[in-house]
Amino acid sequence: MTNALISVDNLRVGYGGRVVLDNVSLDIRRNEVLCLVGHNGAGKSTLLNSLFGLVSRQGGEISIDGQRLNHPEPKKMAALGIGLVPEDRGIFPGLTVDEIFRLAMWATDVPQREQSERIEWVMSILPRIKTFYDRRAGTLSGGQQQMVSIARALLSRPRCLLMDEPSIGLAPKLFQDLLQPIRQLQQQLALSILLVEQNVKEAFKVSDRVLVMRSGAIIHETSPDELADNKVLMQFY
Ligand SMILES: Nc1ncnc2c1ncn2[C@@H]1O[C@H](COP(=O)(O)OP(=O)(O)OP(=O)(O)O)[C@@H](O)[C@H]1O
Repeated sequence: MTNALISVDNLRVGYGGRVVLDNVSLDIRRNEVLCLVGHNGAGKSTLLNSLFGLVSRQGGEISIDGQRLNHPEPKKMAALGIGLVPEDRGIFPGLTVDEIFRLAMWATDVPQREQSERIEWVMSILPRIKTFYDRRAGTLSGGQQQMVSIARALLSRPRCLLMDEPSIGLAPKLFQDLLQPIRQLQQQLALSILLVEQNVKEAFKVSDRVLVMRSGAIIHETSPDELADNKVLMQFY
């Protein structure tokens, strides 16, 4: 059996007439952190969003557990075990953490009787959320909001998290403090994570493999060690 949880073959995605991803192929393996790096506008967010069914593809295949998906769309992807932590965190500032969690479970058809148990499970993984659980998201710090966004993705009990630039808006120290628990969580739950990150130095510390994207194509696959030298990394940008 292949170790790929998600396989992408010759994916083609565009906006209007403009092609943004052209013939992109990759595997996200079970139980790994796969870091995706590349210049601004390379197409990283577009790839994550198309994997979650938010952007439709013009060609190519996406498979999970070797099964081709005909029409990936967010509810189906959540049911298949894929969670998205979007770039803007995607949380409504006027809602409390509890309301954000309930809304997410309603949107992904988690039965009412299971909801409290799922929230308790997520709180056992990210216990700091208890200290601001009844607050409106707009009053939380960037780090707290990021934690809520990750927790919300976990509510669907994913096997794979797609994380889009979790460092955005966070002080470097705060981002470092967030990454280690993410790595622990990944190992504890044997999750796969596709991590898009500009703060490569920190991201590489928690990654198993790296893909470099340039202008809508994957141009290199390597280990984080190879790209630890900034001069080597810059060759690919
Ligand atoms: N909704 C959209 N409509 C039209 N064009 C878009 C849309 N979203 C992204 N693009 C364009 O697609 C290209 C790839 O953008 P994308 O956000 O996927 O890149 P990225 O690698 O994630 O960049 P960044 O690191 O800046 O987030 C860019 O040229 C961008 O302007």
